Amino acid sequence: MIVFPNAKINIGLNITERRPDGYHNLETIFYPIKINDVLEVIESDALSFQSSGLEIPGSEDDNLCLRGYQLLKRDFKLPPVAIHLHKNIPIGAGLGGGSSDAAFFIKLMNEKFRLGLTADQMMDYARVLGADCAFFINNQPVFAFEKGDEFESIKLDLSGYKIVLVMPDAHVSTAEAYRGVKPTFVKETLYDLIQMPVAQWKRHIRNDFEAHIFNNHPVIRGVKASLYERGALYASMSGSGASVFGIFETLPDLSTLEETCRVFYNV
Ligand SMILES: C[C@@](CO)(OP(=O)(O)O)[C@H](O)COP(=O)(O)OP(=O)(O)OC[C@H]1O[C@@H](n2ccc(N)nc2=O)[C@H](O)[C@@H]1O
Ligand SMILES: Nc1ncnc2c1ncn2[C@@H]1O[C@H](COP(=O)(O)OP(=O)(O)O)[C@@H](O)[C@H]1O
Repeated sequence: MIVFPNAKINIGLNITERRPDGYHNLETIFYPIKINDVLEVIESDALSFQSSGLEIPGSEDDNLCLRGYQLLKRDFKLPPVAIHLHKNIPIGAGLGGGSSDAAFFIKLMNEKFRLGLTADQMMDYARVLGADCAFFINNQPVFAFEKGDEFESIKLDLSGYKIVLVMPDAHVSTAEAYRGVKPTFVKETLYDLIQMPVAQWKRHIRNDFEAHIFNNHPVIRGVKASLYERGALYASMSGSGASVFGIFETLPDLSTLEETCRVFYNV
């Protein structure tokens, strides 16, 4: 069975407090986008994992697909499987690519081996693997809160706009991003702000990671400025970075950015 795990962007991200467990409470909007990996699972004699495409840092045993397998195996009698992941979603990008692979792996295993899990039950498994992993089970625009793993559905349809995603030559780890952030009180919740017209978002919606990540990686600040120069209605770093997205009325010419960055049009 083959599935195509997709990336997400964060529209707005407010870090509201540090929790006793070391994590942070936040609020953000998760919006799915059309940049995809390819994940294939076949029944096999032995459990195996291989990948192609972008190189994934870290050991193969830590790959979130394998961790998903081990997690399900605690509760279900699963046969060995051969997993192939073709990695295309930029890594260390704030696009949740690894989390998406894990969530799509859980959905695939549920269907392939008729595990009978409901969406809520799959989300509970996904939460164990990463704070934003559960989002990819339903994969619909949501307002996310607490650790970013509790969701409220929202009506948000950006299909009438052109969304462009730019990945500069910089990588930011999620842990690095949280280490430098100072939680702040939110006066107006994103749940309400997101209902404003897109052209007004620039004045009201922010990503709390940007300030210190831009200081550590000025190239990311430059990409965001370029998107506004080329007419973006709204531009922001996604999640903990390093990717930056722009929402446009018409598709911009980003050929100069293409010299130094990976550029994805119409995502
Ligand atoms: C920042 C966000 C925003 O959408 O995503 P990315 O931009 O990385 O995709 C998420 O909060 C990332 O979620 P995820 O990548 O699943 O994080 P996890 O693996 O659970 O945690 C990695 C590390 O980030 C920190 N962390 C994560 C989530 C959270 N609410 N508070 C935290 O402080 C912790 O130090 C944790 O050890
Ligand atoms: N399937 C996977 N795809 C990408 N990264 C993975 C995967 N499994 C584990 N990882 C680990 O997760 C880290 C970042 O994952 P990713 O979700 O791409 O981050 P971000 O959401 O910050 O872009 C990588 O450095 C890698 O070590």
